[in-house]
Amino acid sequence: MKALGTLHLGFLGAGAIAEALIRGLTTTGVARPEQIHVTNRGNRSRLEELQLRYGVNTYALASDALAHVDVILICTKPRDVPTALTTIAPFVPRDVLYVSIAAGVSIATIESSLTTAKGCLDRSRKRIVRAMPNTSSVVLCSATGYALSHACTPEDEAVVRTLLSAVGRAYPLDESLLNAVTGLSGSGPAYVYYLAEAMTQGGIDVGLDPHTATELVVETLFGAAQMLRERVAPPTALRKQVTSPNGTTMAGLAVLDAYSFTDAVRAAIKRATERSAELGDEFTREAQES
Ligand SMILES: NC(=O)C1=CN([C@@H]2O[C@H](COP(=O)(O)OP(=O)(O)OC[C@H]3O[C@@H](n4cnc5c(N)ncnc54)[C@H](OP(=O)(O)O)[C@@H]3O)[C@@H](O)[C@H]2O)C=CC1
Ligand SMILES: O=C(O)[C@@H]1CCC=N1
Repeated sequence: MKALGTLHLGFLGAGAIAEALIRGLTTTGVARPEQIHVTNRGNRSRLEELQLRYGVNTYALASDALAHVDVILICTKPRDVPTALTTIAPFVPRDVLYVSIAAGVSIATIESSLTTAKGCLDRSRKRIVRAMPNTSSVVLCSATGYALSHACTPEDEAVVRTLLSAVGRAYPLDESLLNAVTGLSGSGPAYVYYLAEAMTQGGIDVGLDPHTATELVVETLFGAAQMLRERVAPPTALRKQVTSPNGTTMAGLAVLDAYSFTDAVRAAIKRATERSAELGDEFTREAQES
């Protein structure tokens, strides 16, 4: 895998997704621990944990962590983004590249938080990437969409692709599609886990013990995902291969249809996409008011 060279990375936020990225970067060798600098709002024991686990540099003060980095990864909750950026704007290096993974927060909101912050004299256009990974980053299998601001260079694109590819597969997209990515693949693992929960319960209902039901469900999902990933055939063809005329699968799918399974899944993705846009609007308003 391609390495990030000599670039230094600053993590603003040290939660679950930040850790997944740090693990991916260090285990794949894309970045060395000494190139990674991590800070958070105040949870010192969490920083010690990350330092012990991955050997990365950790700092109580954002100004110590971020004053000399080349890339800042914004890994706070969406609602904390404007405050976090306003705090760091006065001291971050002028030519830094920002990569935000906060759901719903637009490139315009990030730019405005950085350029209108009190004490910040640098009003130049910022190089900003908005990305949406998912929690499968933990096992280096994220499906990540990302978009670059107009000020980004081809070198920035290469850096970001390398960085995000350390935790899975990354797809460049127009920013207008990032809420859709959030609703589909950002939230997507939860839909699959919900299905796994329901299938396990279904197995228990028909007499299997919980352990056996769990094993069968996990291996079934893994095998089906592997078939899809290897493009053995499109999903519809694969489904038809399982479905014998008048057999068990046909009987099961008819029940899913009776409960409007497809409509429910499509409506869930639509609503999650709308919610991502709503989050963005809320934080844009907050950033403008602060
Ligand atoms: N969960 C998911 O599936 C996905 C989440 N995301 C996005 O990832 C982001 C992070 O989520 P997650 O890792 O679950 O969040 P966590 O709550 O686990 O972590 C948030 C981190 O932000 C830190 N923080 C808050 N405010 C500041 C501040 N002002 N300055 C510095 N650090 C600050 C917190 O520090 P402290 O602990 O000290 O308060 C904490 O380390 C969110 O924006 C989310 O939308 C993206 C893709 C998928
Ligand atoms: O639920 C959320 O808001 C985050 C964003 C994508 C996945 N989890």
